[in-house]
Amino acid sequence: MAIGAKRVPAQEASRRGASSEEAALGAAAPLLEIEGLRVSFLQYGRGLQRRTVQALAGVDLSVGAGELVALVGSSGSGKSLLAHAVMGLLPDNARSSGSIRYAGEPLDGERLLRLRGKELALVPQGVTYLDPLLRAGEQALGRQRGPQARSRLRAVFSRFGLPERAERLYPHQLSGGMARKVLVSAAALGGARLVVADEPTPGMEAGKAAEALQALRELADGGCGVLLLTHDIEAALRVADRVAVLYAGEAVELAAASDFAGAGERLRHPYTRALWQALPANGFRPLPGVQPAPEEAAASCAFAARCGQAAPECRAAKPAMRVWRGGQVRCFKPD
Ligand SMILES: Nc1ncnc2c1ncn2[C@@H]1O[C@H](COP(=O)(O)OP(=O)(O)OP(=O)(O)O)[C@@H](O)[C@H]1O
Ligand code: NI
Repeated sequence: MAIGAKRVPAQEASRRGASSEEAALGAAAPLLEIEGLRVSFLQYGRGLQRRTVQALAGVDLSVGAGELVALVGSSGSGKSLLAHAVMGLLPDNARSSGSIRYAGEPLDGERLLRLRGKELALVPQGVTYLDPLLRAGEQALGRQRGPQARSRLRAVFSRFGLPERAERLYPHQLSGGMARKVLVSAAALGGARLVVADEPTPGMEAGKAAEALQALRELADGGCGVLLLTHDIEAALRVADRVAVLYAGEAVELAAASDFAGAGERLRHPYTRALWQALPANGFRPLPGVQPAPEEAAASCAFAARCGQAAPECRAAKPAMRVWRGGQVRCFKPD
């Protein structure tokens, strides 16, 4: 646990007066609502054969104001695609379906153009998104100029734990953690209400990663809705209110961060429990096998092949996401 890192989940929910039901299901009027999001790619094989590769096969989640929701998925599971789908930045060969709403209205092309970079901010996965020729201060200010903007910059940098000298540094002089904080500062200074952070925690020292995530927690505490995409469940739990778990392109569980405790008794999906029990602090029990590609599991539960509780029905049909014990789960026989 890094200095300054804090665990908020349950306390945070109760401070806002949420019931335990709301703790896992989210606020009544969310800022961001994603329903049945699917993303596929059209690929050309040998002899001009076209095939569709499914990447996201059904993601439902919501993010309320003042809330940090983590979407946890392994590398290649489609986290960056989800970030780009929300921001309207999918590559040309991608097709998406499902519904994405922001502040109660569909997030269509016209609204995206108006809101992106202002109310809607993406903290991209690669710090290469920083302009190599601009000092960190200019970078975070964007087009804002003048003494008032300067003093806001100073306040935001110090809130996120960036030293004053960082304003004058170029991207190559910043550590990975500092660069992340500059990106988060840019979102805060741009007036973001919803921040999607595509978090590259790999390659970052654990303490530094937690520190950068803390800046996102600060944003949520200031009233922003934050969606954090990460493969690092341990880091996510330090800052998240709720956690959505991605498996083979589908959301399989939506839980309050406080459900991740003990031996995982409060968790609902066998995969979520396996993830929890695979952590070094919880016994280091690895889960044998690999995640299938979404199309391999189009007509069954995607987890059936690795699940100790799988029944014949789990291999014959796909379970839908359903409300279960104050959270949501995609399983025929949830715990
Ligand atoms: N332009 C593209 N064309 C075809 N397939 C793509 C394209 N972009 C991404 N994919 C595929 O979509 C899947 C999801 O990729 P994505 O980058 O969203 O994963 P991720 O969860 O962000 O992984 P990581 O944690 O490594 O960043 C991958 O299998 C990837 O190969
Ligand atoms: Ni990614």
